[in-house]
Amino acid sequence: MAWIKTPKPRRRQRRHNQPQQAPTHTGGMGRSSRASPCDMDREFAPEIAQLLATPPLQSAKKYYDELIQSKKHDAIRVNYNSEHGKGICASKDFAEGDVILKDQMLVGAQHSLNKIDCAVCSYCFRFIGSIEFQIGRRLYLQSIGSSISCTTERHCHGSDVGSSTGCSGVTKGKSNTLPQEVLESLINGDHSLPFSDLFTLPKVVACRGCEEEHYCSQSCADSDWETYHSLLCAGSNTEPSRRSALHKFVEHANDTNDIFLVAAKAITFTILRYKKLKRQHEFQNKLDESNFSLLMEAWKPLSMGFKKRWWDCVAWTEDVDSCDEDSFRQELMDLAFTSLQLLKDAIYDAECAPLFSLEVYGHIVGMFELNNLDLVVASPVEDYFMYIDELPDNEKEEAEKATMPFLDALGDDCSIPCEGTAFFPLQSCMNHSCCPNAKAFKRDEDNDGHGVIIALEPISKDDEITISYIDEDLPYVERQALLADYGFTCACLKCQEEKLN
Ligand SMILES: C[S@@+](CC[C@H](N)C(=O)[O-])C[C@H]1O[C@@H](n2cnc3c(N)ncnc32)[C@H](O)[C@@H]1O
Repeated sequence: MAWIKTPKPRRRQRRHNQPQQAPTHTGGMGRSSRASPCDMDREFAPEIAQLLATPPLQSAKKYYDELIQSKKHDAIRVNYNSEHGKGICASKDFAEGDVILKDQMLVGAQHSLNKIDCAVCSYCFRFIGSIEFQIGRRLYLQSIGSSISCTTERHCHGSDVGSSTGCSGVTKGKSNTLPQEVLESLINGDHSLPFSDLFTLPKVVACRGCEEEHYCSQSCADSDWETYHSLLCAGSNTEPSRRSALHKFVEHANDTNDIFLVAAKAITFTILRYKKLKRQHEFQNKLDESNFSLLMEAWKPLSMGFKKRWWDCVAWTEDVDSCDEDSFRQELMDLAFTSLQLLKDAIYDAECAPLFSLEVYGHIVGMFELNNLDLVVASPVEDYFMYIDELPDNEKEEAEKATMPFLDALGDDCSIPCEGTAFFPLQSCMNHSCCPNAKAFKRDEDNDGHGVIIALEPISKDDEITISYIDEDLPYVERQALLADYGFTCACLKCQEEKLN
């Protein structure tokens, strides 16, 4: 296969659930009359109500002011109004193309299937290893791929309930004729490709416990361990019954909806923060604070996100397994309950019991549905092959002798980016407009999992910064149908004009 020269694709981060859906119908939104199968929902009802209550304005203001200050995002501020809730405003003028925000995710994960295609740091999502490692690993996994492809296909069936599973970037188990030894020597660093030294990637740092997670540095490995992974690691140091429970939880998520892996991270994030706060309080001899008030404090970053129950807010498409809307929503609730029970078997912590209620779990997944942005990191393998393609003729001919067999074997897969989904604390405060003045967009230099917001036009100080949650080029009626999933009717200038016509 010849390498076709194409302009580098623009890497737009989409709203998490934006284009994977047909136009939607939202008749049942927000009215959950389903009885919960979860005993914890009843046992901890008052605590759950406190965890899920909208935080008081003063507390939200303080949280966002501190966040903006600590991350040095002083070009923006969080605003509040009775109509749209929180929103983001400019604290200075922006020119078209300016970066408004590089937001560090609170929780996020690479899609399970995408892990076959792209080896990235499990904490910051930078590509790791080397160009040779990325190519060799992917082709190796493809060559042993029939078992993988059986699993991958299962994920992409239309019968999957929920919209949160990403199906793009899927290795198709395509066979290649490259000898295993060649692929192994690429992976092991024994075989170098021309000019790959111009595309160096961070060395792979292994997780201290398991073989599943890898990092770009010891500092990312430590941060992941302290923030989420120490409770989710199924390595040999983990107690066998917990390890087996973790495997079951992950398998269920991979077979149904990998958004549960992100929900598990939200829970471990809170538990680990709670334990840290408790240690600090004990160290300072502040023993008057109750465990629950420490849990509330640990939960605060997640408490700020706009939430509804997953089975109430997820988009309903009439083609879902030909069931009716009520049974579809019941199916989502049952699915979340099964996932939660598996997670509980693995990491239950009695001091944080309300976090293991279905009500909280459902709201966490629902928060992702309403707020998450696609996690996208462009592949350096694509950049590498483009570089080779653009070499002067004599150098290109020589280089292609070494690279072409791999490019032929990879085909279009060489441009698959790292893909996943993430909740970003500040970007998630941005309201929608069908004529937005900003967009989530990854530039060439944005090679990690931050959410990047760019100005689409000049923005003046104090203007609200808006992004589009949907494809704003769709006709008015389709736009409003999609936005109904977010529980509002858009009244932006474009909608007002088109409504009149
Ligand atoms: C990602 S959050 C945006 C931040 C949100 N305003 C808050 O208070 O947290 C999405 C939710 O904000 C509200 N929203 C966003 N854009 C809106 C708009 N143009 N008009 C009305 N409500 C909007 C809707 O409730 C929507 O589900």
